Amino acid sequence: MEYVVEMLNIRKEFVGIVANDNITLAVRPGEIHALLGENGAGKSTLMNILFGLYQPDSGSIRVRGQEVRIGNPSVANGLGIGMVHQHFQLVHNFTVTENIILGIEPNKLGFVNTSSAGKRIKELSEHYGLNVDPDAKIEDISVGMQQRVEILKMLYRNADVLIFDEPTAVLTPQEVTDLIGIMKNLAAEGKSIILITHKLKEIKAAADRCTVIRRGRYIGTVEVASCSKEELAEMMVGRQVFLKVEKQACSPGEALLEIEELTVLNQSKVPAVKNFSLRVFAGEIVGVAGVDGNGQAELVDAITGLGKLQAGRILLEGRDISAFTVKERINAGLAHVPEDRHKRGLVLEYSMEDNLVLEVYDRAPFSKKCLLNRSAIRDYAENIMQHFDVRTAQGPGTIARSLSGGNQQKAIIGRELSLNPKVLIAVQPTRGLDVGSIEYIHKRLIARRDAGCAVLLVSLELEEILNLSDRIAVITQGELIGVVEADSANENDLGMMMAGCSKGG
Ligand SMILES: Nc1ncnc2c1ncn2[C@@H]1O[C@H](COP(=O)(O)OP(=O)(O)OP(=O)(O)O)[C@@H](O)[C@H]1O
Repeated sequence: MEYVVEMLNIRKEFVGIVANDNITLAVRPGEIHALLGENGAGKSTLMNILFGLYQPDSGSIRVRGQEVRIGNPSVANGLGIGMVHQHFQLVHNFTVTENIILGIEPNKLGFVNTSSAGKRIKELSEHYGLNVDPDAKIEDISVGMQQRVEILKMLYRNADVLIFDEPTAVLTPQEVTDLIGIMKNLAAEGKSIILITHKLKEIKAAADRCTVIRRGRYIGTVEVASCSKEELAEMMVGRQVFLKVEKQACSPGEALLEIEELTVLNQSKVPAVKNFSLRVFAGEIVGVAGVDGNGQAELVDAITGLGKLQAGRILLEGRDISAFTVKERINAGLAHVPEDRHKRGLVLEYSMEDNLVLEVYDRAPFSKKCLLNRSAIRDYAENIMQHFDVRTAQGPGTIARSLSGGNQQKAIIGRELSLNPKVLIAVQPTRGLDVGSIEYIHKRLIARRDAGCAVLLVSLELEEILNLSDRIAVITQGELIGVVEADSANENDLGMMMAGCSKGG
């Protein structure tokens, strides 16, 4: 059998947009097959078709040579196809075993044998090097472990085609390395993996072959070993892409953001940020590097007004904004690209135009005498969407929820930069974006810096921190460990500092 899955000439149209236009994908047994495409290229749609969540308008699917109709995910499971979604589907107060057997038919007596299930889960976990404790509760294990539970769920159901939808977006660098090892183990055992990722480095490290799609169309399938990252990027975007954006040395002006001896408590009333002081000057980008969960979220919440500070002050252009509301901070010149675009970035049920004026709808020309000026709002939204290449089916009237993740992100960045802020807090600004969009967003952030904005960049991607920042502040367990000049920093030194070994001043 040459191919375990063949998706042939698949077409899927949504109102106003052809998401998949005659796409072909053929996956071999035992291979890691990357699926690469720009934001909105149609990757998730194609995988949702394979997993039975959508029906194609035309085209056919063969599994192990047999033509099949995958009407829903249980049909997909029955055919040995499993999927790890970007957002895990686990019950947090259940154990690993309970989660894995959830939804499995009980025996004739109405029982599911949890102890034999636990034994099998342990065996599978050991066999594939997953290291998962079947009795642990989901709420007590790390995100990386939770992902392994999702993998085990598929293995327990005997899946031999495993779809991973951007699996590394939520992982730390070490967890990424571990996951690639796990995927290789699975492939060596004959499992086939379809890997959706924007990260070319990961494709180079993990995949055997790569299928590229662009704007819903099939571009080609290549052997990864014989293709450079630059060639993959060019195939994907259709033009040459610079994986690292050039920037001039910065010339900092006055301090626009001053964080003075800040202490912030987390939800359990424990200090998450401790006596943290940092100044960001006009015309510079300061990156905050740290392992996830070391106080970055609480720091950002305190600056943006989404959370309370316990002690200390925050100054914007010399004004104490510590007691300002979120709205007052925005009016004072603060913009924020939030980490969670669904929870805090967009109102998903609103149209794009309403989302793009969320912070300014009460200003002229968008409202007059309490009435909204719809045409001004639409023009403003159209302009942002055009400048930031936000692709939608129906223009500014499109509901935010229906945009692909990357397009939602570009819209948020466009909205925040269009405020012409004095201080920009950008948290994971390119998460989930393709390389072409990353290049574009990085250029825009640098341009904003050059125009005199003070940018605080919080990112888990060290490569992004190193590429964009002028100075880098390292945070560990809520404390500022040190600040280094980006020119003299490297991933290793930053990693050491993030682990708590002090350097810099
Ligand atoms: N349920 C839907 N209704 C309407 N349009 C949709 C729907 N799902 C996807 N689309 C549109 O189809 C196109 C392809 O989207 P898809 O999510 O498949 O892209 P993607 O390649 O996975 O993107 P990303 O990398 O940004 O996640 C996009 O323009 C998207 O807005």
